[in-house]
Amino acid sequence: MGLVQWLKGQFLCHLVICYGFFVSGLLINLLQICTLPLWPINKQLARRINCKLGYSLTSQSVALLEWWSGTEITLYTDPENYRLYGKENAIVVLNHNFEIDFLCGWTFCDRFGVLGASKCLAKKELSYLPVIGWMWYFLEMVFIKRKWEEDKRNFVQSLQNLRDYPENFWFLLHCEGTRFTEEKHLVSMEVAEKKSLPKLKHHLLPRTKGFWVAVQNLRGTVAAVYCCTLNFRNNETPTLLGVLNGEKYHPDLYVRRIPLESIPEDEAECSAWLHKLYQEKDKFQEDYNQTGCFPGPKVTPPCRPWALINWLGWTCLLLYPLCLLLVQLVNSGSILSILATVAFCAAVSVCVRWMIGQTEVKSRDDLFTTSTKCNLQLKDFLPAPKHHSHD
Ligand SMILES: CCCCC/C=C\C/C=C\CCCCCCCC(=O)SCCNC(=O)CCNC(=O)[C@H](O)C(C)(C)COP(=O)(O)OP(=O)(O)OC[C@H]1O[C@@H](n2cnc3c(N)ncnc32)[C@H](O)[C@@H]1OP(=O)(O)O
Ligand SMILES: CCCCCCCCCCCCCCCCCC(=O)OC[C@@H](O)COP(=O)(O)O
Repeated sequence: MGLVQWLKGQFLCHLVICYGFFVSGLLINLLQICTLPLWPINKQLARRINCKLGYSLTSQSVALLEWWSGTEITLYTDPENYRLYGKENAIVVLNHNFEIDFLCGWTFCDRFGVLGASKCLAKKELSYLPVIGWMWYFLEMVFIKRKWEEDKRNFVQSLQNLRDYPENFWFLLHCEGTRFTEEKHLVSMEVAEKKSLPKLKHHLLPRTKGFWVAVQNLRGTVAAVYCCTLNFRNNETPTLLGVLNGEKYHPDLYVRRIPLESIPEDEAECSAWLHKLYQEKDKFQEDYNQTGCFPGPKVTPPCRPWALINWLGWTCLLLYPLCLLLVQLVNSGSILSILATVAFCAAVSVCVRWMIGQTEVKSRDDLFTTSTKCNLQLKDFLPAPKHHSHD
């Protein structure tokens, strides 16, 4: 292991990264609060400023993935459609299997210049996450409690608000509604069986209402649905902690562009359409396991320097006062001040570790013990062994 790789694994480096992320995040949140008086006067300007502020925070984690861990996403897509990415609004439908799927999504957004404005249909609990959740509030992210009767008014209103959004945005929808685990898969395939739907091997059964409501309310605003299928080579199970440790992963992303006009307006037909889409996505995953690639030509969208410049800027800005403070502390010899500083660093690291914990998926072993609740057999759905190894 080289010196640089060794350094990337050191707790002190992680502490500096987390300190930069957390403190810059709090400052960004503060600046976002300062935009509040602007909303009634010039809403579009307030939204644009918040997009830039959002970019300044979110892109730090993109820089971590691209520059710190060296992870490069390979994109499989039609070159004709590629020209449109970033130049139109879109609903993104993405499989929800990996702990860093949101990070790969953000990287993809950054490559096409829509990172600051990108949105997601997210569970309400995420809005309480320090720094990130508070930032999302100002970016008009759509949050749901997953109780339809309570959600529907706010959900529709939040989507309607996006109709005059001043920047191009992608709206991410994980139709499966939760991360893929073996146990959830078994339960979900029981539902598929009851509904006489074909069983999926690599996806949970999609929940259709959210998709239908999003499509109906964003007609005329959004040009297309981007059907995205993400997978990692060599059976990698990427984690955010791995990224922080500088581990390099190999994600492959297959994107198909589907014009919104081609999606049925009627709820039942739209649901059937989405189920069919997931059957196709399942086939792509299966083929990927067999052949090691998705259909279509490969493209690597050019990496932009802004995420790195922003990250280095924040790091320098925040490390300078920290170093001054540490020197002063040592010189002062005050035990109380030193203890207070250590306590602050510990609090930052615990808080960020807790946030990282929110991205983690329950381990397979835990789930094997509970899967006996289901009538279906686990082996019926387990992915076929992968025969191919890649770069
Ligand atoms: C690569 C490019 C990326 C671009 C990235 C762009 C932007 C990035 C920006 C930010 C990134 C941040 C990332 C944050 C990630 C956040 C992830 C989440 O929080 S996921 C959780 C929240 N999201 C969802 O839940 C969305 C999916 N769910 C829905 O849409 C639902 O429809 C709903 C709106 C929540 C409503 O659900 P509800 O159950 O009330 O209604 P449904 O009609 O959908 O379902 C009822 C129906 O389902 C049947 N059922 C029961 N059990 C199951 C089961 N286990 N699986 C499937 N179906 C089930 C039930 O029988 C009902 O059927 P019926 O109606 O016939 O009786
Ligand atoms: C420089 C950068 C340093 C970065 C270090 C800190 C980064 C902290 C990142 C916080 C990331 C917040 C994004 C969380 C997205 C997690 C996805 C998620 O939580 O999905 C939930 C769904 O599945 C539903 O879950 P269930 O309730 O069904 O189970």
